[in-house]
Amino acid sequence: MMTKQPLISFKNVSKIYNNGTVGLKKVNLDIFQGEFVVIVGLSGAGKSTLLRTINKMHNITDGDITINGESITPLKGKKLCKLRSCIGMIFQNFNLVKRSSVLRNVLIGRVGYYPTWKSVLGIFSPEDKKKAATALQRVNLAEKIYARADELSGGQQQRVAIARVFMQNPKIILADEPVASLDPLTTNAIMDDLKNLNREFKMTVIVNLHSVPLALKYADRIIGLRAGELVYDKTITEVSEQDFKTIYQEEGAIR
Ligand SMILES: Nc1ncnc2c1ncn2[C@@H]1O[C@H](COP(=O)(O)OP(=O)(O)OP(=O)(O)O)[C@@H](O)[C@H]1O
Repeated sequence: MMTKQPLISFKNVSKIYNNGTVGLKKVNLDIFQGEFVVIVGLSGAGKSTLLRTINKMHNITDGDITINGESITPLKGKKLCKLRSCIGMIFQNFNLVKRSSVLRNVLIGRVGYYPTWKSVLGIFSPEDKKKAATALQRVNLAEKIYARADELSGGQQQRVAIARVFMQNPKIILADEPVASLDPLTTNAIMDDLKNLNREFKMTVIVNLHSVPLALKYADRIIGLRAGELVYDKTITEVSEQDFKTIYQEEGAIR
């Protein structure tokens, strides 16, 4: 039988920051297309670091990461841009252009599809404007299309960020604590939006979360990090709540 090729593969990946802090320690991990993976772990365990090595916002110091079998480690310039155009990112602080309209923020998702001069001048096609309106409908924000981004609540801003990622049409979505600052109702709306992109369009989603109940509710697979090491990796059907004690044990604590 042929084995499926992973979409993203970490091979013995370590990341040591310039100041000597260990971000990741010999991580081996395969992620497959269409998975909804949640990464959990204590603060400082390396969750953001792991996520950000996938689009090379952070460079690794040892090992290799491949996407579709191809090493991303040497990518630079145009090839790096191409990699980044197929990876969407959702941040805890939303990362919108605050003084721009919601529409313009969503259109930014299309920038990778335009020649640089057009995107610098902000020239977008009528088709893309229509698509942006549809993207905003998906996240229930159609009526805010002309509002300024900084007039929106946190939850609404995160939904704009999701509409922007939808416009980008990426293969992979990295979400770095997307709901950390949101109330429970908004949290579920944002997580549902991510799950819908995963289910409808088979986008591979990797999310860092602090909440175990949320991880249990949304993940297909849960990965746990502790002090830069991968200490847990189970599909949702194998997970038991007892497991989380291992992940959340402080380093050096008595086992
Ligand atoms: N730019 C940096 N320079 C030096 N050390 C860093 C840098 N970024 C992160 N670290 C360190 O690397 C380790 C892993 O950090 P990381 O942000 O990946 O953890 P995390 O699990 O995402 O934490 P949190 O849940 O608090 O966001 C921590 O010890 C952190 O202090």
